[in-house]
Amino acid sequence: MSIESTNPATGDVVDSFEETTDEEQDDHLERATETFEEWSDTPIETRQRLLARAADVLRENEATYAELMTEEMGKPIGQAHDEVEKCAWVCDYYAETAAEHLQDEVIASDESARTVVAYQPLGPVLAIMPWNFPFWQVFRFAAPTLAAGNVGLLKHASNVPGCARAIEAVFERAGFPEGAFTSLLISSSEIDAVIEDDRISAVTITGSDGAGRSVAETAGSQLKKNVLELGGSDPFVVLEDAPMEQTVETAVQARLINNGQSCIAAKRFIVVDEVYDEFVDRFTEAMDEQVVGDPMDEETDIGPQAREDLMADLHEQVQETVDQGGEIELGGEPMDRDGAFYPPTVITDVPENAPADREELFGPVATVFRVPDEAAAIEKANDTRFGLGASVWTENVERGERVARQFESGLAFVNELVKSDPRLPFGGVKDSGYGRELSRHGIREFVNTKTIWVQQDAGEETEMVE
Ligand SMILES: O=CCCC(=O)O
Repeated sequence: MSIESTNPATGDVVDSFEETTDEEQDDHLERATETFEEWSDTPIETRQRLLARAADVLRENEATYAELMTEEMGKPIGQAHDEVEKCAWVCDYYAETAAEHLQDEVIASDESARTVVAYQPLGPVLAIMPWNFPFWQVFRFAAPTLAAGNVGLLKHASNVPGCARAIEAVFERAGFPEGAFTSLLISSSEIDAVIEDDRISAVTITGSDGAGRSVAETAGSQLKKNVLELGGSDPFVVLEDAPMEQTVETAVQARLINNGQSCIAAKRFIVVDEVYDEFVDRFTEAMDEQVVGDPMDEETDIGPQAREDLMADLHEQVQETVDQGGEIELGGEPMDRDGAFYPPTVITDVPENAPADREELFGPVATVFRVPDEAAAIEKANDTRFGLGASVWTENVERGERVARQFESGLAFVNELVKSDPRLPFGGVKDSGYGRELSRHGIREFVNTKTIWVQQDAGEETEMVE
């Protein structure tokens, strides 16, 4: 069987790859287990050095990797370049900090006993990754996981097989041992069997909450550690004292980044009554100014949706919302051209429980809600089953921080775009999942946090303490 990748801007086949056979999969799992024995014993400084080398390989081949991403899933080329650079950054970050994050913690040390917490790798970790940031999501997992002494296996989204292979090659070229990072070109129906395999120690998924539930169920039945990085319906709260020009500019960017296909894109714009009309007018105008077109063109702001079927799902959510009373201010229909192009869309008057209120809209569609005041804005922001990111816009930073602390989310930003950063923990609450990626929190997800107690005075007579 072969897997084809298709350019969503043109419908042309980009490339075709042979699926991993059962026999090859078994060999990869065996090799991963063997490599783990050697890799986990390799000094962390060596592992860090190879990660720094992976950053070099990424930078040396930035244009090739960026073009591959854009061809396979339609990301604007400028953003694809930024993504490669961000992958190099996360490799550099752990190349510099892994040892510090994982160094033993001495809890007590005296004549009678020494107690230490040590962080030891778990084994082969399976990563199930999505197509939206086809390099970044993988490196965000791989850099800390490999630095900690684990080995990684990747089941990437089926529309980005070229990216999956290219990432595997980055680690090979950087000098990682064979089996340290392997890409399995398998279908989703085979994931459960891999998670259940005794040679897999843990699993992480970035994807929809439905996929997360299924992975967690299988991993849970095997008592395997899992990290779930799932969807979001991030609120973007605009208070009456928001700096309007900067707020509108960032609102557009926050909604449209990656053609609107980001888990931390702002999806629900919640605006207090006093500035609602001004915000809707300025935001709609700015959304309308965005250039939709060929993602390979540097001038393009928004390329195609990653697949035709995903665009059809998005449009169904929009139509259902309109049928229930939502008002289209801009866009709202697939574009009349070849490729999976959906225009920037703004919907107001969204009724409670309409798809655009309750579900994640993974595309360039913004919903704007009118609320009377700050308290109602916070209530609306939290009135969702998701809890990934959130932001608030106000001239008063103390007020902003007070509001940010009340968001039910894993990430809360004041007067700034919600974004991931290697130095900061990334993850959600509620249906957005659990566990954290990045920073020292991320590198400690796939380790055995081991208590070591060394009794120093063994053999000496000790007084019993009740
Ligand atoms: O899709 C979610 C991840 C986006 C990011 O890390 O910037």
